[in-house]
Amino acid sequence: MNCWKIKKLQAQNFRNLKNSIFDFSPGINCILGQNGNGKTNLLEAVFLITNKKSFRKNTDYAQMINIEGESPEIILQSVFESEEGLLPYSLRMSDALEERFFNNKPEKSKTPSTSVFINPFDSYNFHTSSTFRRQWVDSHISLGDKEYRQVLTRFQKAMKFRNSVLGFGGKNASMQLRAIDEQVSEYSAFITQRRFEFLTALNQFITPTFKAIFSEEHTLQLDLDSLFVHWDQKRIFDFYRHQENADIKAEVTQVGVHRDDFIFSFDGLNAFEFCSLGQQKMAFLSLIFAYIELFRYKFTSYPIVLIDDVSGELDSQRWKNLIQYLETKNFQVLITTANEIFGKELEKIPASKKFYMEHGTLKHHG
Ligand SMILES: Nc1ncnc2c1ncn2[C@@H]1O[C@H](COP(=O)(O)OP(=O)(O)OP(=O)(O)O)[C@@H](O)[C@H]1O
Repeated sequence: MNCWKIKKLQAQNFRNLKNSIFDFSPGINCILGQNGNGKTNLLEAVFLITNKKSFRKNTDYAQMINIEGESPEIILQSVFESEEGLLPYSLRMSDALEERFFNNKPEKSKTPSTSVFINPFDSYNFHTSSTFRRQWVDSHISLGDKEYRQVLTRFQKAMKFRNSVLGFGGKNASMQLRAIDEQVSEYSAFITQRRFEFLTALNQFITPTFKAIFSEEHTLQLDLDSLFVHWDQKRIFDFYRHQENADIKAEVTQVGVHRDDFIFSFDGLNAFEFCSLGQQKMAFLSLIFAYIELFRYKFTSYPIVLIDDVSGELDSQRWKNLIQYLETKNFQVLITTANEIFGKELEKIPASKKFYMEHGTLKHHG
């Protein structure tokens, strides 16, 4: 896989971004400016062209189109660059249509690159919510594994149907459940196996990444907490048959991959219970950068790394550690901050490009 980096971007009618042309560096790009000036919107535009969706939850065209804009469509025009040369890539979105073009030719599925978004609140959500952890793991496996994404979608549909049968009951419920459980058990075995393999691979990178960023020796591990680890389809099917009466009584499927959890441990202790907020953030950042290393290992290419104001909870030494780590890496980073002190640290990075934003416009760059 070739490593395509974003070179230029112009957004029209996208949130509050006002047609400025951003000419990015292939290394570190610092997006600076006060609150509410469009820094996160810029990251969202890059994420949208590379990942085909927003990183914001429950967001679609209606939220993204500029509320004051006169034209009823969003246009994101970009140029990507790799050793192969330049590649113009654009996206047009309206209420009814979404079109993508490579070199002015329509393209349905491919994007030139993938990006990973790091949000300031994700660390807290990851440590406190099992639903968030499950979604995080599922979305990060799915980024590089289309089959996983498809099976997960089929599983979710089957589980929804199973729960509606449980809720509705009736005399045919048992027969219907038997048929659904053929599917549910097949998908569950697949999902569990892929999650287990993903975590085994990821765990090789988390502890070394923590050390590489923060120069401290700690052991970090993310483990799958699931009943079905190493179970085959038949065993899962038998389990659901055995579970049937209890599920009918509860009117819901009580056990399954939809309720699996992931335990993040720090020196063998639960990171949420044991670590300070700063350490939780350090652990979470290490997890993400470990994922980025795993991605490179699997696809011989780095994703574009979008980091939205992560400065909170980290002390100045930890910021410096993070900045130094980014400097040693060969990936493209877009990092934002409204924090003036952190901004000053970012401005010191010699090989980085700085973009100063005001009211959705690029005021100047350096
Ligand atoms: N559809 C839209 N049309 C016009 N403006 C929008 C739209 N959606 C959001 N905005 C505006 O975008 C601004 C927020 O931009 P953004 O989140 O990128 O700010 P930011 O620079 O990252 O701020 P912070 O430093 O506080 O995170 C808000 O002022 C909001 O009103």
